[in-house]
Amino acid sequence: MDKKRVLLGMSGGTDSAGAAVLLQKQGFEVIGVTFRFFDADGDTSYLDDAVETARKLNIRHFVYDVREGFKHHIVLYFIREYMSARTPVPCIRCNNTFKWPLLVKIADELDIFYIATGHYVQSVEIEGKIYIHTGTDKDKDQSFFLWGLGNEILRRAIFPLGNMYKAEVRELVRTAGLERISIRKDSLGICFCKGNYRLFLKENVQSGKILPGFFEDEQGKILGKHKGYPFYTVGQRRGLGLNLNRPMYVKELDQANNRVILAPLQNMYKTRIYLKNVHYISQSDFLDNSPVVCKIRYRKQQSSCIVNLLDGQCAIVELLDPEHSVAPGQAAAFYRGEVLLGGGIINYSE
Ligand SMILES: Nc1ncnc2c1ncn2[C@@H]1O[C@H](COP(=O)(O)OP(=O)(O)OP(=O)(O)O)[C@@H](O)[C@H]1O
Repeated sequence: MDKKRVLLGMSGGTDSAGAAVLLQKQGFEVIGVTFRFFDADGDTSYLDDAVETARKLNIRHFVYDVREGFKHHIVLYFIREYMSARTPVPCIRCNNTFKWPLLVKIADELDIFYIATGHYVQSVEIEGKIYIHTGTDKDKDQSFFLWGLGNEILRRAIFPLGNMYKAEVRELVRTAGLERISIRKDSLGICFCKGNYRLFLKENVQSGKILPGFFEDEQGKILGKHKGYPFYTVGQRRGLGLNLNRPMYVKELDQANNRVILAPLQNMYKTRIYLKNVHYISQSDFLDNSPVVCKIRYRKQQSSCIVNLLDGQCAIVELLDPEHSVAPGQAAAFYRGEVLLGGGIINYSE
């Protein structure tokens, strides 16, 4: 395979444009691919932006229409999870099981070894294995989303923005002659469901499948009416539409009986999390039972924990400090310092 060429995922945004500029400065021949995942509100301007970026930088570029695959693998999963009373993280599923595997497939077809993205992460080699390391710009760090990537991919991955700050990337893109791309807004949230996921569910779930029901407390006392369990998330406090004289949180979604159970914060804490779809770089990181950091939210949360790996890609996480709002369907990612060790999907907690 040719090691001088690199396949770059180009979203049409600032970050992948910055990655392209840096890779060219490093002497790579960049070949760009843009996946047509989903045209939010019919907007295809991201494709035009990617084409314009590639043309300005003299990059061979093509668009790959994967809308059908994305719909089946990501969008329907997202809906299915909410309908199963779980709270999905579609970006994790997309990165680890869709976007990166697609990049690998295309790179292989083109006989290209290296694959790059504009993710704000770094990679490090530790005892012969490649791990993801958090990005230098902690506000932009995206390691939480990439715990499912294995060494066969990480050995080929280049993350040009890993040691950069966003402001530097914008400047780099601007000086490369891409003024408009350099000031593009950061993409926020889920690409196919901007803003309110409840609206998305309303529009995409057959009518009659989401029905009103009752909020109850832990003793089964009815506290009010809800609009349908998929519209609520474990840990949610706001937007319940109730007038209670104390703060109450969604503790549990009971799909079978269409009940939403509410509880005060002090009853929301869990010390044990059961994970499925577990992936890690090296089993030895977990074998000595030494504490590692567990993140169950993208931002502003970390706890110490001990991870017990089980067969069948499962694990039990013992939290050393109890954590509230542990939502089934969400992810847990493990770190030692700034190094990402692995992660899994939360099945349930106690
Ligand atoms: N539609 C796409 N086609 C190809 N690669 C993509 C696409 N969307 C994202 N990527 C790749 O994944 C990286 C991270 O994607 P994410 O959606 O988090 O973008 P971002 O941080 O907003 O980056 P950008 O500013 O490039 O849009 C991008 O920098 C790009 O390399």
